[in-house]
Amino acid sequence: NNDPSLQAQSLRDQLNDWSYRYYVQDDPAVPDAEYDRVFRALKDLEAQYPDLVTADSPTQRVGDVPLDAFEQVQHEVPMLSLDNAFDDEELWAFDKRIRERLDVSEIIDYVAEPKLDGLAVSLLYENGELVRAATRGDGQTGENITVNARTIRSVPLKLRGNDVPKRLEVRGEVVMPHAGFEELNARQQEAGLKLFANPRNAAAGSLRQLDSRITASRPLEFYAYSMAQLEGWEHPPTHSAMLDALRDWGLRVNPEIRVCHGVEALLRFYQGILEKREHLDYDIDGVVYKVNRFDWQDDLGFVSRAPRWAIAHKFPAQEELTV
Ligand SMILES: Cc1ccc2cc(C(N)=O)cc(O)c2n1
Repeated sequence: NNDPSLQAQSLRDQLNDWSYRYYVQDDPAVPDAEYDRVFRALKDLEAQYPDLVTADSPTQRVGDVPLDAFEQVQHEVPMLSLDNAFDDEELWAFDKRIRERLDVSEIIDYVAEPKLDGLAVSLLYENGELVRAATRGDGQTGENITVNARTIRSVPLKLRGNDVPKRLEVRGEVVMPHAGFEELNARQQEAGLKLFANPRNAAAGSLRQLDSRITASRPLEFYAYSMAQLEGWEHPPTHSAMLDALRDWGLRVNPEIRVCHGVEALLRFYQGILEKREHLDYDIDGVVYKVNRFDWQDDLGFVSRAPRWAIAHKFPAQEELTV
């Protein structure tokens, strides 16, 4: 077809589908060179016909004019911190408290996940389009980092599929993988610039750049771990069903996440992730367990700033990396 508008749409869909395969399914469909070739073809077509550019085009990820400052964002649903458990006994107590409070005798299903050591971020999608990204800040007020979040390839600019919520707020962690962190510090060293102490600091520094071209040059990845606001879609009954919905919409969810039936399964998961820890591409500082059923999460509620229905089970502190 020689209709440039249809050509542009088809190139965008192709690139967005390849990104989904690469980031969400961890199963690349084509070599990077092929992706880059089609990306350049779209770029050329948009240069020839500027009014064909759409907000969700993969070419629109890198902002240009640096911001003077970050706007503040009020989180309609507070971004919570997590209570900690440091040993098995505290984990048994956590489960016991839950079963007593719920007044159930059955074994509780939890969702268990690695606790990524990055920066918590909120992504707001309206009619499937990414309209705002914000840092956690103090949990109530964060910074508007939308232009910077758009530069992260694993953050979809548009939700996948035609049947998406009217409004969806996704929460997740932005991390910098070890390999990217080492390369960044090597470049910083070369340029006589300051080195980052660890990947979490490097991710925070990269996300809070006023110039999004710098953010675009940094190896950042996003992993979704929960949803806060949801409108125009039937709320999933469990946390695991919610994570499946996020994957379907094109959000990257950590592949290590499992549903665990009772405390023994949680402890096996904890041991498994601890053994995997040094082979993972990114830093983690423990695992997170959440009651799977949302009706039980609602019954359990929160204590001050942390949910009663979730806990972080921390690893022993790693010997500090000496840079
Ligand atoms: C509610 C909550 C708060 C902080 C979290 C932090 C992480 C994390 N750092 O991976 C994962 C989660 O599921 C979290 N969930």
